[in-house]
Amino acid sequence: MIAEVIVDVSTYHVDRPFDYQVPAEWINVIEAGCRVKVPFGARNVLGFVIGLKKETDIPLHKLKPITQILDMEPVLTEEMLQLARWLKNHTICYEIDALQVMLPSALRAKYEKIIKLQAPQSLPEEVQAIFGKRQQANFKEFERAGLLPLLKQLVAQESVTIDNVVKQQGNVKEIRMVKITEDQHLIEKVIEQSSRAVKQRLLLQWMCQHLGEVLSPQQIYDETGVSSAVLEAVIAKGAAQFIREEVYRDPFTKEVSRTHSLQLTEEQLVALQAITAAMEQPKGQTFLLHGVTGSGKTEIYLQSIQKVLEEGKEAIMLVPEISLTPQMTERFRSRFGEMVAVMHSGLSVGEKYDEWRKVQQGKVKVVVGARSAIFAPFTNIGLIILDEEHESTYKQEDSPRYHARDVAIWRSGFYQCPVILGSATPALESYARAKKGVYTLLSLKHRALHQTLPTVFIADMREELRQGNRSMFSVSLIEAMRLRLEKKEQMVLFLNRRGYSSFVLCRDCGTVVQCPNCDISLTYHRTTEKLKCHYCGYEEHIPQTCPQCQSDHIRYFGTGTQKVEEEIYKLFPEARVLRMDVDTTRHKGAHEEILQTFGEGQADILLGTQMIAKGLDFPNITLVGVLSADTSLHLPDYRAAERTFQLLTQVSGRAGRHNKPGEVIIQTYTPEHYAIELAKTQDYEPFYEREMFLRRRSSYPPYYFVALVQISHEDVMMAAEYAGRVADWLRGNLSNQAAIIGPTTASIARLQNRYRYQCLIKYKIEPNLIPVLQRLLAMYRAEWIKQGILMTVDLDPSTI
Ligand SMILES: Nc1ncnc2c1ncn2[C@@H]1O[C@H](COP(=O)(O)OP(=O)(O)OP(=O)(O)O)[C@@H](O)[C@H]1O
Ligand SMILES: [Zn+2]
Ligand SMILES: [Zn+2]
Repeated sequence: MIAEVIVDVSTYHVDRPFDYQVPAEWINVIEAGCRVKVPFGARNVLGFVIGLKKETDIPLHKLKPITQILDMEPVLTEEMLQLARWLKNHTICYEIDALQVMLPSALRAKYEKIIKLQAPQSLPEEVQAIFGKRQQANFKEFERAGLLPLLKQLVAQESVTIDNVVKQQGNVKEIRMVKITEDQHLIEKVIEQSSRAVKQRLLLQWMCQHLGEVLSPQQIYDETGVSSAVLEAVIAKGAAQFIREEVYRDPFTKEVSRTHSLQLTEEQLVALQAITAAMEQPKGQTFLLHGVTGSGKTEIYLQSIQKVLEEGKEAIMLVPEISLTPQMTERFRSRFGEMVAVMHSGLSVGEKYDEWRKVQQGKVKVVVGARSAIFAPFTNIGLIILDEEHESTYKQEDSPRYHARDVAIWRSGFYQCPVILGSATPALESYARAKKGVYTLLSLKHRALHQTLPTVFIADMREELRQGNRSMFSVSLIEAMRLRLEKKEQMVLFLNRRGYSSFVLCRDCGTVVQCPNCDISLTYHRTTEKLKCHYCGYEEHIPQTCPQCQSDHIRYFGTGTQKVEEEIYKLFPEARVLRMDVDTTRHKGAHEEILQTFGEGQADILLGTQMIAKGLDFPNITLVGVLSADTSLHLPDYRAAERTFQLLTQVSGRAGRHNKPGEVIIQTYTPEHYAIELAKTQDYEPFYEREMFLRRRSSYPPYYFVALVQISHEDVMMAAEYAGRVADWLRGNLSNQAAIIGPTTASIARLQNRYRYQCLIKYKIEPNLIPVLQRLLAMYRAEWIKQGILMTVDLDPSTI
């Protein structure tokens, strides 16, 4: 029996399955979709069996056997193996990357190269120093010491061997904890016995203050300063014991009450009927559910899923990002109870693995999750939903560079089931497809309870400045806030921070403090009083004087949420403000806590960034303030206007969703921009028409497709040189219908000390595109990579 195996060597320039022999004793054990270990070159690597066959062209004496099986049950189904092949061609990635992305990270093997000592007597001194008394050392230690060439010699002499050890993560569900006894007398007795051991006594006295507590050993070391030997001695005397504690926590932290289907409105009913009709067909049909904010799209999702469950099938519900899942998952769990699994990046590796297992074993029927949940290993899918389908987080920016929408549609074709793309502000591409009839358009033009959409007022901040108002709040916003505080109604203040941050600027010479590794200004962090690079993580203290001219007139500019919070307290000392941004949501469950506090009415103002723009559904919000509408308009991105319009519409939609009418105040320095003007009417169609006109005029999607090839190198000349070769290659091999723009420098010209160039391909029909790009990639993988070039190809770039 021969197995076709995709091996995990994504630096190898050939991407195809390799044949291996299945040892006789495993013939009925190994199946397609199992992970195995196989010899590859001099190494033993991870691989996925993608098929089994009787014969091979490889001569028998060259055929190597599989050395290890990692799964007794396949981790990937036949459908997943097909999907991987499609992803490989559709996004131009390594098949191994496509296979790996479908698995929870717990199953994505991490390697560690371990160097094992074979002949200790023959080692040079510097190598002996690395091993010390150990029998093995990590490859990285050699790498760091610059001893790789020497290592190679040693391997050749067989003084050492290199092994790839797969680091399995995530199946650890228990950790070792220390439980301190509850019995004070016992500790006192032990203290008496330990009269000479000063450190032990110290620890025991500390334990007296912590009777009955369960702590991790590390917490105890940190608190008391004792070593592990001291702790162990004390435990041996019985003052405490080691216990194993379940680390698995149910990602649903609180109980929810059951809800039932609502009586649908006329519009909702029409939409639901179209969807259920498609389920009965059955056929793979994609619906675009375009419904204004608060129109009850979620209720349609819930009732469609209800139908799926009645048919004994399964459903995948995608939401854009973690910030959405608490309120969303609650709505799903209160309808479907234990049938729901959640999958999002806020879960620990182990929790993700547990949720994945529940799906794989058929213990749940519904998955609510972020992008990667599109790969939930169901085998009888009846419906896939993407809520807020226009969100850019549905596109993965690393290989495989897939869009969850495309994967959803592929899977719907496989299972002959409908897909619902839902949004108040669909992506231009989606709406264009719906208009052409590729997708079926379903519209909800009214809010579910027939509330009016909020009234929107545009505050011209230039005018405010002319009137002498230098604060970040317009007069009208201040007035509106005062009114809400008096009436005890709630409000949302939104700070648009996309591509925008607080930076440090010298008022004398105009120098902006930049990252030394990237061509990007450093961001000021007030809590730590540091400057940080958001791209490479570089950090430094705030300079006291200008690094350029030594002037001490150096200060930070820009408006962070902390600054806004301070300003609010200056204006309204009595206001209760909740801030929701990256800083306040770092710890697990923080989103839930903040939203719950706000929902319970314990705060007047929810102040935040992108995180609060979507999904919130609180009855008492009657005012939404957008502090700076324009910051996302001026990005080097053809979608900047679309993104701004979407954001403004979404955030406005948080106001007046229930009985009380809503008001929105949008502050801007460019009130005449169409994305802002049209956000005022909350009307998608006119914006769509306008934007489509501009896209056509400048040959951008959805009229043209774009593909982006990026090149980077530490040496600017090398980067430029190879970017030039890319452009020449593309011009030489693509038809003259395709426009090749570049090479140009990327919008961030240097990142992590690598210079970045790019070529943009615009095309309408280019049947050769994929093969040409694949050949380019093969050239890169075989040759260029050795020159230190990094190249990426993105067939659906979200920024250009
Ligand atoms: N048929 C209905 N009858 C009564 N209330 C409804 C109905 N449908 C939805 N609602 C309520 O109306 C509110 C808005 O609905 P929902 O959150 O589903 O809208 P949405 O379109 O998903 O909103 P958004 O896109 O703005 O997040 C919710 O409080 C929901 O419970
Ligand atoms: Zn200066
Ligand atoms: Zn940097």
